[in-house]
Amino acid sequence: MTAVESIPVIDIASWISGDTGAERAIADRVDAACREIGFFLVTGHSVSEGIQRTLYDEARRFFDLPDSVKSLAHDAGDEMGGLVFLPLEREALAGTQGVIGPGDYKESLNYGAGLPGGRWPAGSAALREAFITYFAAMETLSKTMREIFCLAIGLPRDCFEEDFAGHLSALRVINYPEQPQPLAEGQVRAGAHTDYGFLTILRSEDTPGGLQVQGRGGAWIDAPAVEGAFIINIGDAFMRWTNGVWRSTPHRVVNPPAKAGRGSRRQSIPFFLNPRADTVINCLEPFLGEGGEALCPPITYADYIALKTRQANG
Ligand SMILES: O=C(O)CCC(=O)C(=O)O
Ligand SMILES: [Fe+2]
Repeated sequence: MTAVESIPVIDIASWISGDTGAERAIADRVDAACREIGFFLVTGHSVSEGIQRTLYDEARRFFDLPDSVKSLAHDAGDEMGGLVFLPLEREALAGTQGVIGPGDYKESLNYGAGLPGGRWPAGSAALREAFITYFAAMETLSKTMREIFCLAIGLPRDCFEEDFAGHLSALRVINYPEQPQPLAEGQVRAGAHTDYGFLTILRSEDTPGGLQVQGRGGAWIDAPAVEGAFIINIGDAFMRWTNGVWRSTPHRVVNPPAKAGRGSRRQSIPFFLNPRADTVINCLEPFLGEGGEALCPPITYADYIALKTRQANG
């Protein structure tokens, strides 16, 4: 069988409107995408453009502040639902795959209702409001996606719900600025990596230097830019839950061409859906192999993240 080296676009409007006749077809398409490439686009998701635009604009206003002001925002903290600002080159995603190099050429703002962060800076009330509203929209969409997954897998519609009460999801706005020339040797917008958690829902932006996904054959495929669509991908924790059958696929954000100059700035918004800390990730019954075997032993999400962090830091 030849690998399918494309990322499908799946319209979920009829699922959301309660058209039960269309459910099976949607679930089957999601199942195929998760097995083959671990990525798909969703349209018809009902998340208003206004909610997306507001967070995009408020975050952009922050990123446009002078570095001296931005650096007053905290990069850590213990306030629940606080803000975390990671400056340019702080993170190197390829490091999670053991590849050591310069930091990614990006900066980010991070928020999670159940995650610690720093105090919101003075004058950031509108930014905070925008984060909270977008986060709530992602909670609604991810519940729909979980229900679709359950039908796709052949499990009761609510089988994941308890695992996500008190979830540890994170919402991030990333700014990839126009780039100085030359960049540091080996420096990219975001190095190749897989996502750790359950699922990522990404609002992308179609500018030069965008998201690429690694197909089974190893080739890098440009993620399609479809107006109004979210890009969804399976994370490592979900792959483990499915005994490796649904794939957590490497992806990266490449540099724009040197000549791209103005207009190559890119701002993306990933939402990382994670279960609650004490959720046990145990191979789901329909994915047990012929001999009824799970590839990995059960592990709580908290222990799993600790393990991943240890692996990433060598
Ligand atoms: O900005 C993007 O398009 C993707 C970012 C990403 O993969 C990540 O932050 O995990
Ligand atoms: Fe990612």
